[in-house]
Amino acid sequence: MADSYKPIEGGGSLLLAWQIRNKKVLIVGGGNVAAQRIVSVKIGDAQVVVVAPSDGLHPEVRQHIEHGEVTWLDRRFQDTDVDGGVDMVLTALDDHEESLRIGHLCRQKRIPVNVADVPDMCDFYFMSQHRDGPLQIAVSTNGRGPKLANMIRTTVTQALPPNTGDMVYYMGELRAKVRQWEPRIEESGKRMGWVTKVCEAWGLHGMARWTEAAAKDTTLVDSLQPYFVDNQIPTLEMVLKE
Ligand SMILES: C[C@@]1(CC(=O)O)C2=NC(=C\c3[nH]c(c(CCC(=O)O)c3CC(=O)O)Cc3[nH]c(c(CC(=O)O)c3CCC(=O)O)/C=C3\N/C(=C\2)[C@@H](CCC(=O)O)[C@]3(C)CC(=O)O)/[C@H]1CCC(=O)O
Ligand SMILES: NC(=O)c1ccc[n+]([C@@H]2O[C@H](COP(=O)([O-])OP(=O)(O)OC[C@H]3O[C@@H](n4cnc5c(N)ncnc54)[C@H](O)[C@@H]3O)[C@@H](O)[C@H]2O)c1
Repeated sequence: MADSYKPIEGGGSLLLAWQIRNKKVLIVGGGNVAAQRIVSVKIGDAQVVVVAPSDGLHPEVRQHIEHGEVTWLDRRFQDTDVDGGVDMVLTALDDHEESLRIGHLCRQKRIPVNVADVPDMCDFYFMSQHRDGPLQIAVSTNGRGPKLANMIRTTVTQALPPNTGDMVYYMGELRAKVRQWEPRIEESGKRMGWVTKVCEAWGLHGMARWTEAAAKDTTLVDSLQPYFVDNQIPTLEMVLKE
């Protein structure tokens, strides 16, 4: 009998939105790349320790230290820095041998590590990112072309309506209301079916118009309740009262 499902092709990466809140992240180095890494992990509300001597500290890294956004150890890396429950290590050093050594140490201790510029030593890669409120778009070329990842990401994001981040925000509001309107776990199918059909009926550009209106009229989300209760999909015109 022929196989029913397509064989899985390997060679890719596992793509996830890692929930890193309050996790301990150690960043080794305090230069330009460290400055970018700090932004990436602090957006996820991680607890960050930076170990780097004061000479060679990038002004942006210095500012994060001064604002108390990261803890700073003013010295070179010591092996014990990865002890005490560190969840992730990011190296951003201008010393290749030391980067490799730290990478191996983390592997030995089974701590996920990214070694800047040494893909073979990375347990995970960073991706080209676009953020707009709760919307997060990331592009990976699996290490084959970081600049190309940047260009693909720019092209993708330019194709979106300008208020897509707000749209995601209001979709979250609507989904929270829907769970209030029908809290029963066993009605999850009704909730999911209705939300999906509304999205499909209005399309991305319709959702953008609804978002614009919802930002001005705080009753708009609640006005969808009767349609949900009756399991009806209103047209955008009905909802916007045009
Ligand atoms: C996404 C982004 C995040 C970030 O790191 O901030 C990122 N690189 C970015 C930019 C960038 N990096 C480099 C250039 C110069 C042009 C070019 O080479 O294309 C540019 C372009 C620029 O600066 O505009 C040089 C470079 N990068 C790596 C090597 C080592 C090697 O390839 O061996 C070399 C030296 C190569 C050499 O010596 O020739 C390796 C990695 N870089 C990755 C991520 C991972 C794979 C991601 C993927 O491909 O999907 C990986 C594997 C590991 C990692 O670092 O996690 C960020 C996008 C910024 C944005 O979106 O604006
Ligand atoms: N993946 C990427 O996207 C990407 C992009 C640019 C550069 N890089 C690579 O990342 C690395 C870092 O680049 P950068 O521009 O941030 O360099 P940088 O020279 O600005 O910073 C290096 C930092 O490491 C610190 N340092 C050196 N030895 C140390 C040690 N033993 N312990 C603690 N800190 C130490 C220095 O004091 C300095 O703060 C380089 O290898 C560079 O080629 C990667």
